[in-house]
Amino acid sequence: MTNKSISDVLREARRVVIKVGSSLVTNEGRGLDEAAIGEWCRQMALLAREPGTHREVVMVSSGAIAEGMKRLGWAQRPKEVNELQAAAAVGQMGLAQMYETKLREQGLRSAQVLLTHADLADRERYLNARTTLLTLLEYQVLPVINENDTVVTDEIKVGDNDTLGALVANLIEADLLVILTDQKGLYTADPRANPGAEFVHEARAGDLALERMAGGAGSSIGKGGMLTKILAAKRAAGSGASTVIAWGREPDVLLRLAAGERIGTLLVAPTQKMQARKQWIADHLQLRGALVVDDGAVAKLRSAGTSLLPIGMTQVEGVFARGDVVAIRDAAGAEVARGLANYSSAEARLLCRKPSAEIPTLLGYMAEPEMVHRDNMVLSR
Ligand SMILES: Nc1ncnc2c1ncn2[C@@H]1O[C@H](COP(=O)(O)OP(=O)(O)O)[C@@H](O)[C@H]1O
Ligand SMILES: N[C@@H](CCC(=O)OP(=O)(O)O)C(=O)O
Repeated sequence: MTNKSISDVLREARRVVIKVGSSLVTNEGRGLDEAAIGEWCRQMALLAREPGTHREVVMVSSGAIAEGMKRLGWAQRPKEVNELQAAAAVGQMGLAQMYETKLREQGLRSAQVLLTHADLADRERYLNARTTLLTLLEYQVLPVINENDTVVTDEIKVGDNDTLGALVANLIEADLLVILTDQKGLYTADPRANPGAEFVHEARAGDLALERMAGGAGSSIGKGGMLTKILAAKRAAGSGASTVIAWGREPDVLLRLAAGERIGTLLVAPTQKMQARKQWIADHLQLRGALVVDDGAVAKLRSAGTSLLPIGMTQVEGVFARGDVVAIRDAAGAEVARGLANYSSAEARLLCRKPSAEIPTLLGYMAEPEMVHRDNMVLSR
């Protein structure tokens, strides 16, 4: 368990992913809950704007299928994939419009991001999605994410937005994943079926005992139930993010969590963010190539922990794609660091010794000004 107090974990979270489930968003399928969505947007705006905190907020919202069914007048959830996809397409319009309106009322700009499993499994698309989300945050735009239900079939679906929330937390290395649902948090058994179930205030994310407590969805609206939330917490902890599961209608729930109040169930990530990231890069022992850098770059990487810019690169070894792990070596062959390459080996060869401003001319586009960003780099001992 972390040395930090629970309040610290909540208060110090800077990059936060907030997930809301279908039953909350659509008022148990009765239609988009304008008041509830307006309330979360108000709180998110206050969090994103709180002076001096540099807090970044990303929302993952379910509800497209439930809202689509309502708009199409379907009382029963269809079984056919094409009908579910059609419902999602109809409902997503309403969702996006509602978030856009409510966030604009709070003076915040928003963006719709629809992701699929393939976007997160493919290294290049993963990096693209990451860069886009981070760019939106940089411009103080609040991304509202959902799965791109219309183009994915069951076999290739993330499937539930608890998992999608965790994948997004991994993608942008969030500090905290907040899962808002229709229960106060996790109980030792499904409280709908077991009125005597006890509330779990805090546990270690990944603890197997939690998986035994969690059941499926209690209503026909929600998809995943508590088990997907527990598994999402485990997944989020993989990149060092802790998870809170809380009741979405709790007054000021997001503001109170950010102030360090203990509400809901907190599932604490056992490893810190940086440690988790280093572990991840260290685990990718299969290096695809190497970048040889000059003495100036070596000194900067070691002393200032800066990103590697193309100008410091003298040579490129091996064949690798954007997103592969590469070694960074000094002229004598000693490994200085490892990290994720922003450009392929063929592109990197064109970029050696060139200022970043020339990247668009040399390649016809620019993904990032850095060859390896310092957030994606671990210095070797
Ligand atoms: N151990 C548990 N503690 C709390 N809720 C549980 C538990 N096991 C199953 N559930 C069910 O999970 C439901 C929440 O999941 P779900 O319906 O998928 O909501 P959402 O739409 O918010 O994702 C609760 O309403 C509850 O019935
Ligand atoms: N992408 C789907 C959400 C599926 C889902 O996970 O729902 P939930 O369990 O309510 O979070 C939709 O928007 O309808």
